[in-house]
Amino acid sequence: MEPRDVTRSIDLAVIPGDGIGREVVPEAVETLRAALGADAAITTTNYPFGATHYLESGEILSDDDLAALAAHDAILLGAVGGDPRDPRLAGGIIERGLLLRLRFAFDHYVNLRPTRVFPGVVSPLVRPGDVDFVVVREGTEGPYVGNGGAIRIGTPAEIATEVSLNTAYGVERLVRYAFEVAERRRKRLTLVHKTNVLTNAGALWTRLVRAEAERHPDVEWDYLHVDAATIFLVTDPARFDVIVTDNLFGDILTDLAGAISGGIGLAASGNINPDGAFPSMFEPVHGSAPDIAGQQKADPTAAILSTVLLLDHLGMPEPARRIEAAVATDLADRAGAPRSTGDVGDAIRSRL
Ligand SMILES: NC(=O)C1=CN([C@@H]2O[C@H](COP(=O)(O)OP(=O)(O)OC[C@H]3O[C@@H](n4cnc5c(N)ncnc54)[C@H](O)[C@@H]3O)[C@@H](O)[C@H]2O)C=CC1
Ligand SMILES: CC(C)CC(=O)C(=O)O
Ligand SMILES: [Mg+2]
Repeated sequence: MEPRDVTRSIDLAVIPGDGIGREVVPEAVETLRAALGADAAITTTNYPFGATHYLESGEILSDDDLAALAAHDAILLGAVGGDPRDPRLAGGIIERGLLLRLRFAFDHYVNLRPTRVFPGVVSPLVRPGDVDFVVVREGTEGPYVGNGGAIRIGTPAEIATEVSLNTAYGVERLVRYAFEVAERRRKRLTLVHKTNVLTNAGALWTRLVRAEAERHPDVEWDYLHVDAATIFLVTDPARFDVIVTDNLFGDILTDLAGAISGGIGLAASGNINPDGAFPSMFEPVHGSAPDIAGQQKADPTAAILSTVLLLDHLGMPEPARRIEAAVATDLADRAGAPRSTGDVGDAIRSRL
């Protein structure tokens, strides 16, 4: 079968998910459609997956669902997960059974999370400087693989383990990707880990970074323990260009990155399958935010910026730049009363 020409038409799977995912995703889809205009067609197929759907139907994500999703060019996801206090959702049944299942099944081994402070955006940092870095987070391994267990559950003698998986295959391909990103940027790469304590995984990551660095003599690299990295993200974020790190550290650091760049509502991400064997999936960094869900308080900018990553991934830079420029202009003018989710979406689209 001939590959589809995604420069003229996009077949997009849309998973709004739960909570504010259902509010921000329609804004992102509408913005994507407006930015493409007459240049390219887009068809969207909505999938209901998420905690709400699970509570209504008992279904999370079947093999048939996976096969249906695999046929699309890309996936746009809002956020999934319900009230963490709901016992029916205990054990991260949705996060594991849906979100991580998608990332693992579609081999999204690169979790790409760019961070920059757009002009005019108020950062909580005293000296934000030139914040413009990208976190290249491993997406299919680490402590997220479900490798662990518990014994004597509910007794004072309970023991629970969560074993982080790090394979040479998985780390090597991620590190290679990160160096390639650094080559296209300011040629500085920081490995973030905890090699002084997590010595087995740390040795593997360090060895593979060092080996890859030899193939990129023009990329300068350094290393930070993750705890120290949190200091520098707040005190000197301009020192970062590309951060390469594991699944858990990358998850935590990118919420912090969102906060320092003006808010988690601005932080976009892509779960990338670089080989193109499976559709990549784009989503805001944030979750379903039950505390503000249903109130039109969520900032849709992160979801809208996730469509920029989506378009770039599909090789459509012109509409990507149009959305990025519209967001930048809107962010520069954001002073005044807080706006609703829909108003922010409208304002960004009016600037396209
Ligand atoms: N990719 C995904 O689907 C993710 C799902 N989750 C799930 O989401 C649920 C809530 O998780 P939390 O830890 O509370 O993280 P969260 O990111 O949903 O919320 C953290 C804080 O940020 C605020 N916030 C988040 N997005 C915002 C936006 N666009 N505009 C304005 N404020 C925003 C929320 O109101 C909240 O105060 C949980 O079930 C969690 O498992 C969490 C992270 C990622
Ligand atoms: C909900 C988790 C599984 C994922 C997460 O927080 C993230 O990818 O940022
Ligand atoms: Mg997270």
